Amino acid sequence: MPELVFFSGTMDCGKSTLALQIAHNRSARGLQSVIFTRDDRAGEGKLSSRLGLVTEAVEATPELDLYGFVVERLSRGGKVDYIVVDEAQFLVTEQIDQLARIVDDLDLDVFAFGITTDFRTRLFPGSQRLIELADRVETLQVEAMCWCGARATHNARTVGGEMVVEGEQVVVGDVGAGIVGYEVLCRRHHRKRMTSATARAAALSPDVLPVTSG
Ligand SMILES: Nc1ncnc2c1ncn2[C@@H]1O[C@H](COP(=O)(O)OP(=O)(O)O)[C@@H](O)[C@H]1O
Ligand SMILES: Cc1cn([C@H]2C[C@H](O)[C@@H](COP(=O)(O)O)O2)c(=O)[nH]c1=O
Repeated sequence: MPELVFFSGTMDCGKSTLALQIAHNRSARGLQSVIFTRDDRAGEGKLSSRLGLVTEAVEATPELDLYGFVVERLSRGGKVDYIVVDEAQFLVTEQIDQLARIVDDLDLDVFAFGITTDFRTRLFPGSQRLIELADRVETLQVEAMCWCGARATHNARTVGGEMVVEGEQVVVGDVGAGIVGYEVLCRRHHRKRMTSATARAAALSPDVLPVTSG
C-alpha cells in the first residue's frame, strides 16, 4: 500500500540527506520522482544537504497545487513513481492535504521531510497537518546533539548570538551562521535558553570559578 510518510526531526539531523538517498536508490532502479521543496538554503528549486549533495526540485510555492502538478505530468505522458518533499514544514496545510490525495487517488508513495517545531517550540502548520494525516511519522536515527551531549529535540534561533523566543516563524537560515542562526538543543537547555555560547560564557564567569585561598 502506498503511504504518506513524515520523516521528522530537528534541524541538522540528516533529513535532506535521507531524502536524496531515497531518490538516488530509487532512480538507480529506474523509478522516477517528483521532488518538491520550499525555501531550501541553496536557493529556489533546489534540494540540498549539508553533506554537499544537491539536486533539482520543484519549488512548492503556496499557490502550487501539488496534486494538480502530478496529475498534469502524468496526463502529459510523464512517468511518476513516487514523490519526495523536503522542507515540508513550510508547505501550507492545503498542500499537505494534496499530498494525502496523491497517495490515496494516484497510488504513489509520498516521502515528506521536515522539522516539526519552530524556534518557539510551536508546530509549523505544515508539520501539524502531516502529523494529522501521515500513515507514519518516522524520527531520524542519526540524532542531532545538544552541546551538553543529550539528544537535541528542539531548534533554537539566535540573533546576533543571543537566543530569542519571539519573531517571525519563518526565517530561512543555517545552524551557526549569520546574524540569524540556529542551534539544536535538548528541551532542558531550550527552556533555560542556554546555547553553547551561553554555556561557555557561564563556565568562564568568575562567579563559577573555584575560590582559592591565599
Ligand atoms: N563534514 C561532515 N562529515 C560527516 N557528516 C556530516 C558533515 N557535515 C554534516 N554532516 C552530517 O549531515 C547532517 C546534516 O545533514 P542535512 O541532510 O543537511 O540535515 P537536515 O536536512 O536534517 O537539516 C549532520 O547531522 C551530520 O550527520
Ligand atoms: C527552527 C526554525 C527553522 N527555520 C528554517 C531554517 C532553515 O532554513 C529551515 C530548516 O532547514 P533544515 O534543513 O531542517 O536545517 O527552517 C525557520 O524558518 N523557523 C524556525 O523556527
